[in-house]
Amino acid sequence: MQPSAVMPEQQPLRNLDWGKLNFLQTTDTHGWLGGHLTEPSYSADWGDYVSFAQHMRRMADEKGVDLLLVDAGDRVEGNGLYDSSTPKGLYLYDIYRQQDIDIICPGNHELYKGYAVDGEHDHTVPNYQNNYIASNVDYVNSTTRVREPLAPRYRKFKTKNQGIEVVAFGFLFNFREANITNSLVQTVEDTVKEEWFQQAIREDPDVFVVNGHVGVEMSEFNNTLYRAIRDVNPETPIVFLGGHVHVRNATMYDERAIAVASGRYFETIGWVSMDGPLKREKTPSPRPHDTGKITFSRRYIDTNVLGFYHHTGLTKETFDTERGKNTTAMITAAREAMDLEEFFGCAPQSYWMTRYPYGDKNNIYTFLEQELLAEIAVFKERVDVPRLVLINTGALRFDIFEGRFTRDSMVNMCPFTNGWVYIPDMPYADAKHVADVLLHWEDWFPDQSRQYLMLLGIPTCELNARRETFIAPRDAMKLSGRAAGQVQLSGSDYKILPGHTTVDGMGSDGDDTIHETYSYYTPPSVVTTEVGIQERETPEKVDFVFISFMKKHVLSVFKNLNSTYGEDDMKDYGEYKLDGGIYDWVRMHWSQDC
Ligand SMILES: O=c1ccn([C@@H]2O[C@H](COP(=O)(O)O)[C@@H](O)[C@H]2O)c(=O)[nH]1
Repeated sequence: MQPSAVMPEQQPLRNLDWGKLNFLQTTDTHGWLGGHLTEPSYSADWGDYVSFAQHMRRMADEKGVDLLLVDAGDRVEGNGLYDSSTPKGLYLYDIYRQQDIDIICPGNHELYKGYAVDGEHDHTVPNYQNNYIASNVDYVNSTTRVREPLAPRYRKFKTKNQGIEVVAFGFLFNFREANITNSLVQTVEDTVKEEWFQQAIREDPDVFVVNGHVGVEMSEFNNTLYRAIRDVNPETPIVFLGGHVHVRNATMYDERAIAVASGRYFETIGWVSMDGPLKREKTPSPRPHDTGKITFSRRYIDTNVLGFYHHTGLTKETFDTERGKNTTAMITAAREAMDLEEFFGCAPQSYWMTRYPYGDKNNIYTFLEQELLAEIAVFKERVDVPRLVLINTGALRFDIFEGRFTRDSMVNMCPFTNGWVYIPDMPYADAKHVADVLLHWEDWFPDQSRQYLMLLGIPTCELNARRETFIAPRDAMKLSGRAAGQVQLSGSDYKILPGHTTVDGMGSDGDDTIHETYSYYTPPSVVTTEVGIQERETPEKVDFVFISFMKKHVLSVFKNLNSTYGEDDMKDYGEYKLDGGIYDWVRMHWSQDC
């Protein structure tokens, strides 16, 4: 743990079921390798995970079974440990590589910026050599424009103890709208037609492992890849290890195919185990599968040291390994070098992405709309022109906690450096119309709505994945005026604290830690604010200002509405960047100490 991280509290835990083949999975860590310093349930760091994995590998050896470590991408963007260095990732790649990972692939965040693609190509791919798999992502050399696979397309290997033959892939969902030009993503549909893939699915392994930056309910996994593999291999067990959607989720595609994804931001380490007749005899050829039952199990391990001690049977005194401790020290040194605890201001209250409804004063998007937007989208030359400002809610990616707001909190909340663009002197009614279409896309274009939003990524995908409101019993009690607090299990020292309470396609027993649930409210896809516009006297023309990330979405609305507006009408709205604007706002409004 990092020196300033809070200690976890003892909470009731479910055990891990071991099988012949077991996996520890991370995904969407987004740079959070220092852990969640102020959240006890997730306060372990990457060094603790290194120690944990070393012990788990030893335990696997002692049991004579196998353990594979897998990561499904989006390792960058979203935490100071990556974003606050120049160049970005200066410390992250070395810290990351301290963990031995057997199967690793890229996510979309590795492909938004040219330097991030180069970071993969120059650091992560060589750090993991043949374990890095890029089944449908190419690297394009910026100077020569030569295109080559970012890494090998697939990997065939035998596990250490059981000798199970594995064919492993590493896919990225069909992310083609926003990747930068030194990367190239081929659709999964086109990739499965390629000769190398057709050969790979005929390698006749004991198990297929499809690692992918793909949600377990996305068609790239549950339709295209599942069908392609299953059609040729009716009996072979398949393990899909996904990500991208930032939620804990698991489902069985059939009795011999499981799909699991393990959340976001290093809050979760996924555990998947499979047991039964996995390994087949060497002869005859073709080797028939023992069609005996394969059992699967999944757990979502909260990233804290008390859980790690429990699952390894160790204690504070016996848990840390040399390598784990060194990794923790590397993180501490990097955090200090980047001054991630630098005080920017004092947040007077917490602001939540989903725990309070949009419109409530505790909701971060209400805060964005009512407090921030008018002051962070400013262009001195046009300051007197009334403006309608629009931003996608995906721009804010983490809650703000009451109290010290540091360099770290800033990047956690918003790592994006996008600027603002505008269409000058646009008819007010037209600007309102575009905003309305982006907000209610589903009503305007019902045929293409959900998929469209998902593909273009207006909100983050976790906000798109879960649409229904859920009011937690504790909040319901508060609403009805009754008192509520932490639940004490009778006769034990355990408290039930708020945290992840997952219901997935396999039931409600996936979380290793038994938590009290949070309320959940889906935010809108965009928020807008009007500056210099009176409700009773609306101007004929306004500046329509929006975050540059939304350019393609706005263009798409124009196209759908057969509007004559196009890219040539969009101009830079000053030089303010999103992150810099928020920084200045915090300095100005939250300057008091705490
Ligand atoms: O410049 C950017 C890049 C991304 N976003 C938002 O982030 C999500 C993608 O992040 P995931 O972690 O893959 O969900 C994208 O959909 C946008 O909402 C952004 O706002 N600006």
